[in-house]
Amino acid sequence: MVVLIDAGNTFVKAVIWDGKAFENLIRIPTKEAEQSFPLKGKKAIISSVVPSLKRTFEEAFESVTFINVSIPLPVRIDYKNPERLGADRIALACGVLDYGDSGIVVSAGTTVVVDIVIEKTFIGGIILPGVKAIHRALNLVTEQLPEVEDKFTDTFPGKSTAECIKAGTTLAMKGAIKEITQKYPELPVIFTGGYGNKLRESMGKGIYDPFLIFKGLVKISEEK
Ligand SMILES: Nc1ncnc2c1ncn2[C@@H]1O[C@H](COP(=O)(O)OP(=O)(O)O)[C@@H](O)[C@H]1O
Ligand SMILES: CC(C)(COP(=O)(O)O)[C@@H](O)C(=O)NCCC(=O)O
Repeated sequence: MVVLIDAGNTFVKAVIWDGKAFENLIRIPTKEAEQSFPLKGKKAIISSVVPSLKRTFEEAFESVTFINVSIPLPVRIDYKNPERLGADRIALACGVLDYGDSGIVVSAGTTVVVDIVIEKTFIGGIILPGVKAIHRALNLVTEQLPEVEDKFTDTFPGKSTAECIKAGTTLAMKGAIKEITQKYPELPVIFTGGYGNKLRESMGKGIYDPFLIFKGLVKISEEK
């Protein structure tokens, strides 16, 4: 039995992998995980983009594997500074292999990452601010824009300040995703992350897979 962990900038997600299925998904705010991490055990495989949590994980488990480009991976990484590539992006690219040798990942959480995997090679992608980051930034750089609620909505045209901000955020994301997916019409597009499902629904096509990153962690563990 292995604990698989996805430590993102907003939430730490964890599941237990018994070799067949993912069980007991838990979600803890990243800020709280450092104070008290509820899981303990023998072995954990961890994708973390939060280096400050390293010790927390090392204390909670007897053996920990942190995903990075120096361990054997089932995908090749074509990135200028591979060691700087987020562990989540590595694991998600490996998760794509569940759908074939190629695919597009849309991970919608703190940030929106759209990454491309072609014939088992991660070839790069984009990083956009997520909903909350856009809303907060607009509030910070203006005098009149309020910080609107952290919700992904699909209302157009906006008829109030809040609606205009939300519509702008949504359309910016959808436009970027459309632009990229149009370049690779033959590839499956897999949505994941906090509002991956909402974004997929709004796009009207693609697959939603909340376990994509955990599937990637399993694939990496099989590679060793
Ligand atoms: N319906 C939603 N609309 C907008 N944001 C959402 C929604 N559901 C979740 N989120 C946001 O998704 C983010 C968390 O997603 P997650 O994939 O766990 O992020 P990370 O992996 O970066 O920690 C948070 O900012 C949360 O508020
Ligand atoms: C892009 C990210 C911030 C995404 O983090 P998330 O939104 O999933 O919390 C993370 O993958 C990261 O810190 N990457 C390092 C830089 C890079 O991938 O090039």
